[in-house]
Amino acid sequence: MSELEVGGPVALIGAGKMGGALMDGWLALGLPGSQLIVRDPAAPPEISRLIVEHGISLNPEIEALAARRPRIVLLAVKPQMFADVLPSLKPLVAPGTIFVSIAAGISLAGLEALLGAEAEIVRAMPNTPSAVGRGVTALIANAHVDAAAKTHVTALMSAVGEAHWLASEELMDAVTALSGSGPAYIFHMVEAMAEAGAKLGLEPDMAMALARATVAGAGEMLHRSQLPAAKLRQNVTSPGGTTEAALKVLMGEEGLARLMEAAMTAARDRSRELGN
Ligand SMILES: NC(=O)C1=CN([C@@H]2O[C@H](COP(=O)(O)OP(=O)(O)OC[C@H]3O[C@@H](n4cnc5c(N)ncnc54)[C@H](OP(=O)(O)O)[C@@H]3O)[C@@H](O)[C@H]2O)C=CC1
Ligand SMILES: O=C(O)[C@@H]1CCC=N1
Repeated sequence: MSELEVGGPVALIGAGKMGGALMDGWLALGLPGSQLIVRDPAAPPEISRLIVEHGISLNPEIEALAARRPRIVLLAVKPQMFADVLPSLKPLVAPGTIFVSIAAGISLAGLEALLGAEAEIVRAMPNTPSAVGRGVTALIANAHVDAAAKTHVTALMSAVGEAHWLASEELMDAVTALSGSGPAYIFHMVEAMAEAGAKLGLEPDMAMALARATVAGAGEMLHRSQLPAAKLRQNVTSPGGTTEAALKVLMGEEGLARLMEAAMTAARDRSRELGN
């Protein structure tokens, strides 16, 4: 990834779990550290290491940051902090600077209220696999974001995975429930599989190793194969065999589909609440 593809420096406001995952992914894919600027009063140790290693500018004064004319300012603090943090970033509002908020719940209108109605703003919902170049991000822009700006935001986010522009902002809460939070559901599935394996008599470490490898392998098949998930599932399911016995439980009336719908509805509702 070069400066040209993103159109200028990228300022990251908040280098925690998600901001750090994005930064990790961008650096691994070749964004030069000289093109990144980070503001975070206490970045986690692993991120601080990357900042030093890549010579990234850390916590410049707001005027010095404005003078760098960042092309993209990526807002990655907790949604609950936006009202405190965003007004201090107003000196960065300028034609050609795009604010990309990854906060769950906070609407474009809410962001405009904090940054000013003239600000160029994109809402994005990435996920943590961005750290390994396998993220997926959904995007929606306000009226000030032109085609060139969308191209630059797409370049930045698709550098760490897939990027999809949404037709309507309303969909962002559902996206957050699915792909934003989704990696956690899969990691929990690994925990649940390992725990069940241990209850069936495996050593806990062995159960965890098998569970991790199984989910990682299945994920890689989903990534590489054009086959629908249902077909990949059927390919494991020998008639009258063990998988069929398990799926009778998982796919039963009280099974995973119902549980997933309830879980994702709770996430969608929480995303809505965070915006209020
Ligand atoms: N985690 C995820 O998988 C995803 C998160 N998001 C969104 O990303 C955002 C960040 O979430 P997450 O990374 O999990 O949270 P974290 O708390 O890990 O990251 C936020 C970071 O911002 C720092 N920070 C606090 N105050 C400031 C400030 N004034 N200026 C700059 N940085 C500051 C925090 O420091 P300190 O810890 O010292 O307060 C922390 O390092 C949220 O809005 C969330 O909705 C979106 C998609 C996925
Ligand atoms: O849990 C959260 O609120 C954030 C948003 C999506 C993933 N993590």
